[in-house]
This record gives sequence, C-alpha cells and structure tokens, in this order.
Amino acid sequence: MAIQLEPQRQPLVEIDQLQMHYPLGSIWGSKQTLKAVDGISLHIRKGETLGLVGESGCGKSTVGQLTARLLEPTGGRLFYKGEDLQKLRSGRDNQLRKQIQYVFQDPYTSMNPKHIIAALLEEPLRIHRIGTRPERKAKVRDMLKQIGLNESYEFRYIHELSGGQRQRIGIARALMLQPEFLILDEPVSALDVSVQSQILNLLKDLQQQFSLTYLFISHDLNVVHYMSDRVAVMYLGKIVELADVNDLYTSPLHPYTRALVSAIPAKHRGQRQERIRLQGEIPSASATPSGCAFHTRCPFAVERCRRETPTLRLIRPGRRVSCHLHE
Ligand SMILES: Nc1ncnc2c1ncn2[C@@H]1O[C@H](COP(=O)(O)OP(=O)(O)OP(=O)(O)O)[C@@H](O)[C@H]1O
Repeated sequence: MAIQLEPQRQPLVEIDQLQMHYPLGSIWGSKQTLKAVDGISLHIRKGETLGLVGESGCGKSTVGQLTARLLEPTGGRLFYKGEDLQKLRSGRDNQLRKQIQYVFQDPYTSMNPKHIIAALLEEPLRIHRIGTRPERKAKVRDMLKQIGLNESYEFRYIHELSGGQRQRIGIARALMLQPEFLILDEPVSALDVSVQSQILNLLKDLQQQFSLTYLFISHDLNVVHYMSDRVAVMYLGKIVELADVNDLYTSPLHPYTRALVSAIPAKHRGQRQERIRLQGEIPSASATPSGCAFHTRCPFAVERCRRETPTLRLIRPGRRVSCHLHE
C-alpha cells in the first residue's frame, strides 16, 4: 500500500514501507534478524532538504544507501518521480542512477588514492561515456571552481588535502553527472566546527544554483536544524516523528524527539522545554523491545507501550508522530 500523501506537490522521492532485515543465524533453533530499517515510509519533495536524525545505529545510513540503491532492500518500494525503481528497464535505470548521487562522510574511503583529483572527478563522466576528453577536462575545471578550489588542485592526490577540501571533492564528484537528488550521509561529521559551516554553506549555495534536493543524514541536531526544511527522527529502524523543522525544534511531540531537542543549546529549542535525560543505551536492532521500541527508555511509558506497536500517524498537516500518548 502506497503512503497516504498530504495534498501537496508530487514528491521527487517516495519511500514506501522500506525494509532492510539482515539474517543473523539461529540461536537455540530460533532464527535471529537484525532490523536495520523496519518499514519506513517517507516522501521528499523537489528542492527541499529532508533531515534524517537519530542516534548511532538507528539505521540512518541504511536508509540513505537503500534510497541511493547502493543496497537492495529486503522489502518495500522506492519511487522516483512516480517511477518504481525496482521495475525499470536497464536504459532508464542507468539514466535515473545518474540523477541520484551519494556523498559519504569521508570521501577518502570511497575514492582511489592513486588517482589525481582530475581523474577522480572525470571518472563518472568516463564511466557514463559523457563528452570528449577536452570537454570532460573543461567540466572538471569548471566543477573545481564551483566548489571553491582553484585549478592547481587538479594534479593533487586526495590524501594531500585537508578534511574540508576532501569533502569539497566528494561533493564535486557527486555533482559531475548533474544529478537532481543528493544523499548526504554525515557530510560534515568528521570536520572541525569552523570548516563544517563552510561546507554547509557551500551545500546550500549549490542547492540553489543547481536546484538540488537533499536527504541530509546526521546525528547532529544543530546541523540538521541549519540545513533542513523538514526533519524525520529515527529510532531503531523506524521513523518516530516527522515535522517541519521549526515545529520539530520548538514543539517536539515524541518523547524521544523531546529528549534529543532538550539536550541542545537553548537558542534552537523552545525556551520552556525542560531537559529530558534518556536512561541507558539504544537497544540492539537485533533485539528490539516489544510494543513501542522506545518504551524501555521512555520516561512517560505506560503499560500499553509495552504491548502495542504505535504507527506513524498524521496528527495535523505536515506533522506525523508514532506514539500512543498522541493518539
Ligand atoms: N551489512 C550489515 N550486516 C548486518 N548488520 C548491519 C549491516 N549494516 C548495518 N548493520 C546494522 O544495522 C543497524 C543500522 O546501521 P546504520 O549504519 O544504518 O546506522 P546509523 O544510524 O547510520 O549509525 P551510524 O551513524 O553509527 O552509522 C546497526 O545495528 C548496524 O550494526
């Protein structure tokens, strides 16, 4: 069943009940499964930035990789401009793969350290047989300019660059095929705070210039606040809250979101929210608690939360929450 959309623009990306379950073998004859992503439905509108936030291990990167089709889901469907990505013919599939690009936390791990920057940036064009050699070279030079590096960087190696410069190259490489949609997976988490803001501003400028749509993945609520139009909060493989960025930060509804927001500096959150301290660690995705998976850490849990799994319900336009306290 497709997600019930609110009466708004046709989404660029539609994620419908997406699932990534990893089999873990058996213990005492019972099959164990790790539910990295457990039935997520989301849509992303053209030109917006959807922030995806949550603690380490909650499944954010897996959602990103599934959306970029770097991973094959174990369930659910993915639509791009209304087309079911699992049903494409190979020519169309190839076209759409160019439209969707992924930016990793550290591009160093995803690029060949033996190649100079010019070759790294030219590679996507070569693979897709785009342009003549001189045209590709001109495009590389132009792209370096767009991301704020001069021509001398063409002949350097990725290991010679600072963290911020490396991430500029990661972004440039993702943009070489003129995509419409970028999945940014913790793009500034490895950088110093001063460099973080330069990269975030670059991403905002590029979004304007090239009419890009972003799925912005981060565990850092400040960064997500700065970048996003809407924010989805993840906990143990599920979305627990989805809202416009200002609503989410000024009046978070889900107790998990409230705890996350209450831990950030006052200027980004409603002034009257008291600090909610979460007890314990996030449970393992291979042993998710019964009922609401957050009940083991929720200060407001009642008996029903231990038994019944809540669904992500639309409670008012633009606002969804998965919590029995908000039914
Ligand atoms: N190939 C795999 N096989 C088994 N389990 C996996 C695999 N990849 C990820 N996982 C597990 O899936 C869960 C979600 O991982 P994921 O990397 O998506 O989380 P995350 O929220 O992005 O966290 P982080 O920011 O730490 O990467 C984790 O429990 C992780 O250990």
